[in-house]
Amino acid sequence: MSMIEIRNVTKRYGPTAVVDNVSMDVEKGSITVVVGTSGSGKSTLMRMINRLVPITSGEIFVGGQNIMDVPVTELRRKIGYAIQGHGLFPHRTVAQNIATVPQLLGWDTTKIKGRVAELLGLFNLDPATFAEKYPHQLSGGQQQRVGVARALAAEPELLLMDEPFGALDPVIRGKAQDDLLAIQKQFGTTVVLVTHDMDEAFHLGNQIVVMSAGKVLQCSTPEKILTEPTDPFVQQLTGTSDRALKLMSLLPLKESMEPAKSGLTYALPQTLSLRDALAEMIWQGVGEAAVQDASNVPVGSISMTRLLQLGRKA
Ligand SMILES: Nc1ncnc2c1ncn2[C@@H]1O[C@H](COP(=O)(O)OP(=O)(O)OP(=O)(O)O)[C@@H](O)[C@H]1O
Repeated sequence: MSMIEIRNVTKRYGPTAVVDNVSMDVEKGSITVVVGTSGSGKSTLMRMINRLVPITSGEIFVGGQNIMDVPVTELRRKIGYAIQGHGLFPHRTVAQNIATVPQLLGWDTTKIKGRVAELLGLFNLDPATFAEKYPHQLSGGQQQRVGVARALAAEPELLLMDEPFGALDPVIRGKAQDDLLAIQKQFGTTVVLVTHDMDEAFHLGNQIVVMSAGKVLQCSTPEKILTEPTDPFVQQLTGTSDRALKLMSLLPLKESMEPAKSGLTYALPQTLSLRDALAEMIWQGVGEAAVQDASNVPVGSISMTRLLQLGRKA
């Protein structure tokens, strides 16, 4: 089922179409990542969904409703929005920042308190330490997490994120991405995220949208973007040097393993991606390994030969 339907949407500034006749769907409960060069129209496309930018022509439906039929304040309260630089209110505490939309929606104090504590917990920010702090007393990474927590506070079904992790260093960024994945899974939130970082796109996206000069060049699964790029620009953007490894990072070992065998001395957990399995086997110097479930019971096996086949262009 589609959470968002974008139909022939165009945004013009003067004579220039910065978003040019774009149509696409976003499945409920999925993560769609929008990538493309600077100025290609990514942010504009996303901001039309919550009406921060008015559409010139075309239609957008959220949850089956034309966004023009919903009062703008109601629409924005239903849609979480997180941006680079987090946009926290400097004179409000962390708890007050997170509580912004629930308060506007008139939630009672106990429910708001509970939700703030729950979100701080989910983002590994101890409420006793952080709830009463002001944004300037937090690190950049902590502020970023509060920004995402605030966007999630009213349990929006849809979360729009514009370069939400852009300002973070690589380690904190990886952590923030994993937090987002865990939370998205737990709440089944639909996410649309704009990024410049292709690794982030492949790590997070169920669907990747590649934009150039206002047009969508390709909108498909990460696997298809890698193996069946429909445009030379898409191929260039995904990078050709490590595409075998990128593809393998998308494929779960569990789904590609061979039957279990006896006599294998080395074992890998079935939760690994093929890329991580390959890396482990190279590191350990083994040509074949058992695959185990969480209770260390062998459920399959994987060989170097099989890995080489799986990473090959179809
Ligand atoms: N208010 C505006 N008036 C005129 N032109 C605008 C306005 N807002 C954006 N643009 C232009 O529209 C184009 C698309 O901008 P947009 O911010 O959507 O690109 P983007 O792909 O998100 O870029 P970036 O990755 O650099 O953030 C750009 O050329 C930008 O200069």
